[in-house]
Amino acid sequence: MTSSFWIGTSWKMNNTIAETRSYLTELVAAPLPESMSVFVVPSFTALPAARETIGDAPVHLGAQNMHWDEKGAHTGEISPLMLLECGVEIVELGHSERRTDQAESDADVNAKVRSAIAHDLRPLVCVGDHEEELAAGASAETVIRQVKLALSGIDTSQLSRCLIAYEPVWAIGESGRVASPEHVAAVHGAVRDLLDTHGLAAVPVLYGGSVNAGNAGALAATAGVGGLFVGRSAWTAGGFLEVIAAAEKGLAARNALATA
Ligand SMILES: O=C(COP(=O)(O)O)[C@@H](O)CO
Repeated sequence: MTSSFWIGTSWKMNNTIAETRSYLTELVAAPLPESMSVFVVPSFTALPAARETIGDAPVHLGAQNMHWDEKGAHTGEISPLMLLECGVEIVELGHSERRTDQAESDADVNAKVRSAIAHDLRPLVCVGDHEEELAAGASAETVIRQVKLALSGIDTSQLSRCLIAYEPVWAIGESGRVASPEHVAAVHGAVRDLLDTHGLAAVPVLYGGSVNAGNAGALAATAGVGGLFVGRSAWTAGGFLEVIAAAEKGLAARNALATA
């Protein structure tokens, strides 16, 4: 089932096949909220085990990257056909760790988004500002530029299955600090305006970066936030379920306010 608020976790380079089975066994046994589309993004090697363990449960499966070509001399890369063969639905593209560690460019991300769409995968495009851009008050324009470049040249009629994740680089990881709801509202508002004026109101903008059970409620309650993308706090099933429960409360409060 697909709901409009997305909540997911990338495990980055964590969890073996055995750990993946055990995590997902616990996750699918829990009552997951119908108001949310839950997704997990394990490592490549664990994808078949993840697919098998998820079975018919309402958990979407994603991969952490892919090459745009279907096959070829690209040592160490994974193709869209390989992901489809593993039963993957979502593909995470342009994470800041890949932009930094693998020098992935906006043009690379655009090629991957095009390929993902051509292969009926759901691209999850990650964008984010650096500390200097935050300090210069240029967060929104940086992120808008990345979104425009990632989606450049693609007909909007093909983008309805796309997900965008705003992940400030300064908010990600052990040394990161979560963005304030005010900052998130401002950047998400700017991205929402861009998407909405192009007929992409159905494309959710997720927030990612130091999300945990303590702040997920406030973030989910923030205007313009269409989902949460969680790292460290969701690397155990119990941790993820706590974040989901907190986000569910925040989302309910937001919906109650909207209908009051
Ligand atoms: O990188 C992400 C956030 O990581 P945190 O550990 O939550 O800061 C995001 O892409 C989810 O993996």
